[in-house]
Amino acid sequence: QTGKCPLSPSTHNHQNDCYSSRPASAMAQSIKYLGQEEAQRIDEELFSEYGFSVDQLMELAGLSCATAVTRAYPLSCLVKPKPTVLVICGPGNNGGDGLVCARHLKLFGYEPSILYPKRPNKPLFQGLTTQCQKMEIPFLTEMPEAPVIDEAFNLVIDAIFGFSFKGAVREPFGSIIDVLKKTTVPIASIDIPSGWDVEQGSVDGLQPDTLISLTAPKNSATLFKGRHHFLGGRFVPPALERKYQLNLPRYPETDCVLKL
Ligand SMILES: NC(=O)C1=CN([C@@H]2O[C@H](COP(=O)(O)OP(=O)(O)OC[C@H]3O[C@@H](n4cnc5c(N)ncnc54)[C@H](O)[C@@H]3O)[C@@H](O)[C@H]2O)[C@@H](O)CC1
Ligand SMILES: [K+]
Repeated sequence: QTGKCPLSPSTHNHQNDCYSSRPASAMAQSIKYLGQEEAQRIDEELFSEYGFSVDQLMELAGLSCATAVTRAYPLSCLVKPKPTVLVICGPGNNGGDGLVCARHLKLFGYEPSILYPKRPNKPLFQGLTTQCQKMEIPFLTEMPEAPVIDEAFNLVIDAIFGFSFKGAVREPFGSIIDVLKKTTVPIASIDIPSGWDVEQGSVDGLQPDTLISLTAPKNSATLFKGRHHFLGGRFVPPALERKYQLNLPRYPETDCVLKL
């Protein structure tokens, strides 16, 4: 790693002084952490009351995630000869965020590969899949073993489950998460580390290096022990923020992501 990489505690990965001079702890203290039902209610309201469509918010969420990856793992700091990233997408909207994230990562100069084992039969996800294929992003046909991932990829994006996850993990995702627990490359989880209870977390679950909370962090994010916690999804209308007392920190300038 070079001194310019975010691994170094003495450096920050953003050039703007306004951004870096605001104490992260002050911002993180006031922000609200959401329970599962509250997160789902906010999601529902964004569509029903505020007129958003799923694909709109998914695009902004996925762009936030790709941008967060560029901050935590800049191209110049990757350790493998090629800027490879494995993006694992689950069966719901969290998986959709992963597809959008992969597409933006490709545009940003990374080399993503996607594992997408359970594909919903809906135009939204079919479109996102086609877009990735047309972007020449390879889709893997099976989950590689942990040593293969460690050898081939700089990091893994976990877009398996988000705030609607409940109960014990069903296959094929149980085996996939077990492999991820054995890998040593950093994992960046979108919204929630997959397999974690949305509110209680998981004692022996994934331990991602990066968490990108969307809209607002969920309760389990208080248990996140990794190095980078970002907030993304800069689309919350002020009335919705007031209603749920989200106390969101101000995003700097035009940024779509913010380090908590
Ligand atoms: N309002 C927001 O903040 C937004 C949320 N978005 C994303 O949407 C996510 C929520 O999406 P969804 O509500 O579709 O749900 P998820 O993507 O969290 O997961 C739902 C899917 O997982 C399956 N599943 C649930 N529990 C399981 C288990 N124990 N084992 C195996 N499969 C299981 C369900 O059958 C369903 O197919 C958020 O976490 C976020 O990533 C963004 O796309 C857009 C904006
Ligand atoms: K996830």
